[in-house]
This record gives sequence, C-alpha cells and structure tokens, in this order.
Amino acid sequence: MGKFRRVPVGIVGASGYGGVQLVRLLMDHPEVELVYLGGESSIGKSFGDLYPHLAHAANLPIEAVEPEIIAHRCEVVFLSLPNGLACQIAPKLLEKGCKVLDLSADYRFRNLTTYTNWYGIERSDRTIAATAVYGLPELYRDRIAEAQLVGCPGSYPTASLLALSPLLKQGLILPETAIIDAKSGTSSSGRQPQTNLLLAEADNSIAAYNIGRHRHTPEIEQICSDLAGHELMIQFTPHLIPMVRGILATVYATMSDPGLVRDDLITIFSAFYRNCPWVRVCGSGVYPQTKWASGSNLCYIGVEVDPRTGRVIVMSAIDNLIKGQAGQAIQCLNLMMGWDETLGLPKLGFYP
Ligand SMILES: NC(=O)C1=CN([C@@H]2O[C@H](COP(=O)(O)OP(=O)(O)OC[C@H]3O[C@@H](n4cnc5c(N)ncnc54)[C@H](OP(=O)(O)O)[C@@H]3O)[C@@H](O)[C@H]2O)C=CC1
Ligand SMILES: CC(=O)N[C@@H](CCC(=O)OP(=O)(O)O)C(=O)O
Repeated sequence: MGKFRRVPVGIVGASGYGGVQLVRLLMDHPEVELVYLGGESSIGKSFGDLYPHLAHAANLPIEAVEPEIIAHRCEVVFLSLPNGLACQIAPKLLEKGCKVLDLSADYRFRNLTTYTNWYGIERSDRTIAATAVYGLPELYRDRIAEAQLVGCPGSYPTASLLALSPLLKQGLILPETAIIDAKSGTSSSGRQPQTNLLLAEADNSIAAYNIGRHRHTPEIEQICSDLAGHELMIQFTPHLIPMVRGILATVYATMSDPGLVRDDLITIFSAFYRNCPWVRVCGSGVYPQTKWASGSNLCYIGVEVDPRTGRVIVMSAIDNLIKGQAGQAIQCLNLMMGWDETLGLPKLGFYP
C-alpha cells in the first residue's frame, strides 16, 4: 500500500487576517499539508514572527509571489489578497494545473463590467473569469465540486444571501421590498491600519457607511437576481460596530402571502437547508447572536414574522473570518477535492 499523501497547499496573502485563519484551519486539516506562504511587505519574515501564538504549529517563511514556483510546489492555492491581484496571479496558476480559491472579489462576478464599475479595476482575464464558480456551497455545491477556480463570497454577501435565499427561491416575498441591514466587526476590514479602525474611533460608537454604494451591493444583487429569476435591486446598508469578529445581517421583506406565520417559515427554511451542515435554523422565537458563530464555520439563522406589517424578518449571524472568508474557502476546497464538506472545519464556537 502507498504512503498516505497529503495534498500540498499554498496561501498567497498568508500574513493577513484571511491568511492567519487559513493557516490555523489548514494546519488541522487531515488531508492537506501547508507548503507555501506568500506575501509582500512581510517577505523574509517567518510566520511565527508575525503571529507568535502560532509559531509552534506553523513556522514557514513568508516568500515572494512567483506563480511558476508556487504551481511547482502546490496543487491547491488560496489567494487572500486585496482586490485586483488575484486576477493577475490566478490565470498563471490555473495554466499550470493548480486549483485556485480566491477570497477577494476578483472572481465573484459573472459580468466583469459590473466588477470594473464598482471596483475601478480593468480586467484582461475574461476567458478565465468565465470559468469561475461563486463559492457559496449552500447554493452552488455541485458546480463548486467541478470547479478549478472558485471566487469565494464576501462576508456581508454570505450572511445576507443565506438569509434571503429561501425567501427568493420559493417566491415567499415581494423581492423589490427586501432590505438588508447589516453590522460588521472591524476585522472585516483586514489587518492594514486605518484611522476609522483605531480603538479611539471605533469603540463605543456605531455608524452606517457607504449607503447605496457599498461594493457588496452588486454581488448580492447578482445572486438574488438568479434566485428571483429576474434582475433585482436590493437595499443594503452596512454598519461598523465596536467588536472584532462577526456579522449580523437582518433582512426585512414584505411577504407575498401575509397569511404565513413564523413556524411556517421556520419549516420552509429548515427544509431548504436540510442538507447544509453549516447552516443552523433557530427554533421559534430564537434570535441568533454573532457570538454563537464566533470561531466556527456555522451560520445561524433566526426567522420572525410581524403580522402587523406583513413583513418577514430574517437574522443571519456568522463569523466574518470563518464562514465569511477562510472557513467558507476550505468548505469549497473540500467539495472540489471530493472530501466531506465538514472536514477540518470548526463546528463549535468559542463562547462567550
Ligand atoms: N477580513 C474579512 O472579513 C474578509 C475579507 N475578504 C477579502 O479577503 C482578502 C484578504 O483580506 P484580509 O485578509 O482581511 O486582508 P489583509 O489586509 O489582512 O491581508 C492582505 C494580505 O495581502 C498581502 N498582499 C498585499 N499586497 C500584496 C502583493 N502585491 N503581493 C502579495 N501579497 C500582497 C499582504 O501581505 P503583506 O502583509 O506581506 O504585505 C497580506 O498578507 C481581501 O480581498 C478581502 O477583501 C473576504 C471576506 C471577509
Ligand atoms: C468594516 C469594513 O470596512 N468592512 C469591509 C468588509 C469587507 C469584507 O468583508 O468583504 P470583502 O473583502 O470580501 O469584499 C467593507 O465594508 O469594505
């Protein structure tokens, strides 16, 4: 019998928040071996210099990003980079036969003109981009399993789409009435210093930002339009709140059948997600908290109906760095490799 062989995996952007989550999770994944970590300003440092608490487990050096060399060493590559870089690197990795999972927005869009309009980045990789699959396993499991290139969703879109999908797919709401009111902790902005993320600015305060112009709007609209069967515009308002991890998306919409009650909808949501190990639909009257999901790959969904207004209210709580980013990418990797969807992923949150 041949020696058991783990799949060699690399992370480009290992020094950032997405990178450190990937390292933590992949070190415990039974089927992979981390063989390459890449970055830019941290080239030459060891991972343990950057994250001393993980030095005992993962102390590879941060190396330069040279696609030829990465592809020679890795079968699978995670790209956890600022927008506009994956689209320069992924084509070279794919050409050499790697499977690529991109955590940025570069491969989330079917229409690259939409991407360019919202991100201000021109693209020359249209043929490759057309092969990318949107990495939300709860909706596109079969396509992800066949993909070489996956564009993993953003954290706000993940929370929002898991709340909205059953409603749109089953025609339970008037789609144009949907409003997403979402709150995020500061880690969703990454590890680069920013004034608005200083403790003195962000603590003890909460505010909305980028109303009507947040770059996740077209990403959410693309998938919602697919689910509704026609082009949709969605109202999306993000808020920055003084916590480190977590996103709570609260979705409001007018029901198409005002006679539906809370338990009807909970039954429908539970059936919709019955084969989804990473979605937990809460019982009657239970509203999820971000703290429940912290550290796990789970999305908790709570459903309520306001009979006075005829609206359904769905709350969706995730850890932005796990189900909203690194965990979701590993969930996609498991599907691409034909492994169990739950392999190597944390099932229980930290709490409290
Ligand atoms: N944070 C979140 O909650 C989520 C983030 N995302 C997306 O994931 C991606 C990564 O985000 P996040 O980890 O938070 O970001 P960070 O800012 O924390 O990390 C960015 C990483 O990119 C590397 N990098 C930057 N420029 C280059 C370059 N020219 N060449 C090579 N490496 C480079 C940095 O390396 P170095 O430090 O060595 O310079 C660093 O490792 C982004 O596209 C983000 O939009 C998606 C979902 C959720
Ligand atoms: C607080 C804050 O600034 N958050 C980020 C969230 C970005 C994110 O999580 O998603 P992607 O990086 O996948 O686009 C923002 O609103 O742009």
